[in-house]
Amino acid sequence: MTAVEVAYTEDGPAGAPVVVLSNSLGATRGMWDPQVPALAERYRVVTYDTRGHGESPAPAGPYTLDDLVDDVLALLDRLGVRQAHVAGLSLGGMTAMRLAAREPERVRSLAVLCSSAKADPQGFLDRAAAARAGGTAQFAPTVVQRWLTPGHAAEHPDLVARLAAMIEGADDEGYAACCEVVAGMDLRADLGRIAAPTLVVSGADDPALPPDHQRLIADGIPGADLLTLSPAAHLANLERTLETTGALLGHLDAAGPGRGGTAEGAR
Ligand SMILES: O=C(O)CC1=CCC(=O)O1
Repeated sequence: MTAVEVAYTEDGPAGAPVVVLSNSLGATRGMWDPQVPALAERYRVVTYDTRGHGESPAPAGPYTLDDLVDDVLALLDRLGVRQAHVAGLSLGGMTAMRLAAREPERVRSLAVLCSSAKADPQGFLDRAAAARAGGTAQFAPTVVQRWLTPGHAAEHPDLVARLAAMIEGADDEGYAACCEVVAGMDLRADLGRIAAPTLVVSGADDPALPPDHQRLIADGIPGADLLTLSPAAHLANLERTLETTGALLGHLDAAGPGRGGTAEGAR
């Protein structure tokens, strides 16, 4: 499938090293709001909505994980960025891992949060069918229950409402097609090919993709570091905001600026 022009936001100094942040299934680029201001003090931060989500186009499915990777590469090309730090949570982490394995020259460093190299497909296939039959709004409250620990959700009803609205706002077909990407994805053979310095972040209380998924990723990527945040459910970056931001900044700074320049001829 042809790459789509995803919706994106840029923050930070124009000439700074680029960090691309990729959202989870059902969320939008707004999920990175707690991280963006601090990262943008010294990085050019690019957040974008995965196709089918937020303000991005939602072409008819099926999609493949490589389609989602092609969308990121097309965005980097549009921005004239040859090499970027890439971070993603859950589906965003799957996109980031596949990008790092497929196009190592384009990835200065990799951060994978609350993701998986191989997820149990049935729940995602069921959710895809439900999204097509009755829309995403019907299960938004259930999904958000997995994104935050009960205590954090009780203390932040405004955040719960905002996250549910993100899921409800996703395109039903686009969301379903992304569920099927997760169901069909198997990155286990890719992990050993990833050469970028990698940080893996786990939510200790993540009921969606528990810590054993993150351990498998960290064990498979040469030299990867693993950080477990607690208490934290699936959207650990929203619950442990400062720790996530600090860990990302430490990781990016340690990886160094990489190669800038234009994307011309990089692919
Ligand atoms: O939506 C969920 O339940 C958890 C999830 C799996 C892949 C993803 O991006 O989110």
